[in-house]
Amino acid sequence: MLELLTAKEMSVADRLTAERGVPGYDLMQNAGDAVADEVFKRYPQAESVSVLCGPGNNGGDGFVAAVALQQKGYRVRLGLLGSLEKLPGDAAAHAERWEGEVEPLSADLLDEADVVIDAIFGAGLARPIEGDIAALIEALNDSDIPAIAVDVPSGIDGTSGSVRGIAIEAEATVTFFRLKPGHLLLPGRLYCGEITLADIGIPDSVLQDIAPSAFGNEPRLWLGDFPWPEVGGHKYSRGHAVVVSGPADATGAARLAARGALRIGAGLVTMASPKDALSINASQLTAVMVRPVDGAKEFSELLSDTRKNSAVLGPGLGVGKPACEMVQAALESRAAVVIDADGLTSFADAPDKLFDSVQDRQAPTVFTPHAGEFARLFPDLKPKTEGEPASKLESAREAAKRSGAVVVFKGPDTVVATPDGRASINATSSPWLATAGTGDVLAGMIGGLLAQEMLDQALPVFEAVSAAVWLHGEAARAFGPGLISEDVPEMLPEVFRALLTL
Ligand SMILES: NC(=O)C1=CN([C@@H]2O[C@H](COP(=O)(O)OP(=O)(O)OC[C@H]3O[C@@H](n4cnc5c(N)ncnc54)[C@H](O)[C@@H]3O)[C@@H](O)[C@H]2O)[C@@H](O)CC1
Ligand SMILES: [K+]
Repeated sequence: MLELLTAKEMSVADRLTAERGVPGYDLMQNAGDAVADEVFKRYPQAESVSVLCGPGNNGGDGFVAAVALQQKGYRVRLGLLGSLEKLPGDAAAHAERWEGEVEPLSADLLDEADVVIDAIFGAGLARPIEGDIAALIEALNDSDIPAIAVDVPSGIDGTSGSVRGIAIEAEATVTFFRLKPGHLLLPGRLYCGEITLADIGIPDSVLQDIAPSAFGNEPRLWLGDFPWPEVGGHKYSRGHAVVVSGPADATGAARLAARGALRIGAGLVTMASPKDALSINASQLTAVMVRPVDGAKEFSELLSDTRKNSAVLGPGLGVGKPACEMVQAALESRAAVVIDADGLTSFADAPDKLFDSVQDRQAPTVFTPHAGEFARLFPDLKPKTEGEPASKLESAREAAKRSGAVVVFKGPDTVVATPDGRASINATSSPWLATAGTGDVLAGMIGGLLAQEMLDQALPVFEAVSAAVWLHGEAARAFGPGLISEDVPEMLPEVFRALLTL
């Protein structure tokens, strides 16, 4: 259930299902019935339902729901955009079974409606919504009437999650077979309300042909291979992460990262600290070891001990040439490397130089940019908000391909993308994560998990990075209000305990 399907992949699923002998007419019946069930489940006391139907198959699902709800005893009104004659085949066939009046699609349908079904546009949304339909959607959003969206809220691009013109703010969305990226990406996710996934008769076997490459980031994606400590293990069998500290006036970020690395299970964590910051770091750290390291040459020497199999740098590092040299030193080592914050920004003027060094590597490299850092490294890939929908998912994939790194494009909908096109979208998050230092903790957590992964490649890099992202979001969610970055690593034991019971 983790696969996410684009509109194109969904239409392939449709075709493959037809080839296996299940007619589209039946799929539409099941889809519309699932929508009617959702209305019945949520609003058993409602009396009148208005169904807003568009000119395509999304509207066809609306006709099915209208028939089903009328049979359940609701007073149902139905409005159609366009004419009955122009409906596509399956939708036209189902429309024939609707015996009530077909009204024009207008705000009139909102009068006295207790519930509205949004079957205007689904996967076939092809351009921004304008004119009368935009006005209708605005009136619906301004009203208190709950809307149940069919497949996606009309106006949301299911593949990119962007709003095309205007979109319906749904109370709930019923989608079919698999989620679409736009259900998890922002702003789409915010319009969907609660999402129900309905089985409409598409067999799972179609996925073998489609080979989807985007996934919802859930424990099932990586839990089976998670590197739980073993009874016979010892600290050296759990990897050794190195975190680079900034100068004396900027050491906190690296300590947050080090704490994240330790709590996610790295056997050893060493802080590579400039000598002028050594005593500050030493006085604040206990389980994390501190080693004096000034400049790229000394850093290379430290990493020449290949037991130190993961390096995290960027938090508090400072922007400039010395930071670039430190990053280059890490990339020349055999360790897994996580580059965050200043480590990325330092290459804003010469991103290709960074990418060239990454492309040559055998060990994993991970970039963890937030939107600002992403735009500095990949200015042409910044997701657009107007016009053609560019998606954060596609931007992250393109960035991974160009750079050769696993790209963690952070935000409330963090995307992890690999150069070969695999990607996950994370929906566990918390608004409280928007606070100083949480990104540093994430970089450390990724480094800490990669240190373990490097020893026992059970958990491949894509899964390991996705796991760290999920654990980070879940730790914040579990802590809840008042979270500060220091709390994130400290919540990991509780999150792990819950995972162990799954
Ligand atoms: N693919 C599948 O396996 C299934 C699909 N079903 C439904 O079919 C839907 C997709 O149907 P369609 O491909 O017919 O697409 P839609 O019904 O989403 O919309 C296509 C129609 O809307 C028009 N349109 C698009 N954007 C517009 C805009 N901004 N302003 C005005 N008109 C616009 C198009 O010209 C076309 O007539 C899904 O979302 C789902 O609800 C279900 O019936 C079940 C099975
Ligand atoms: K819809």
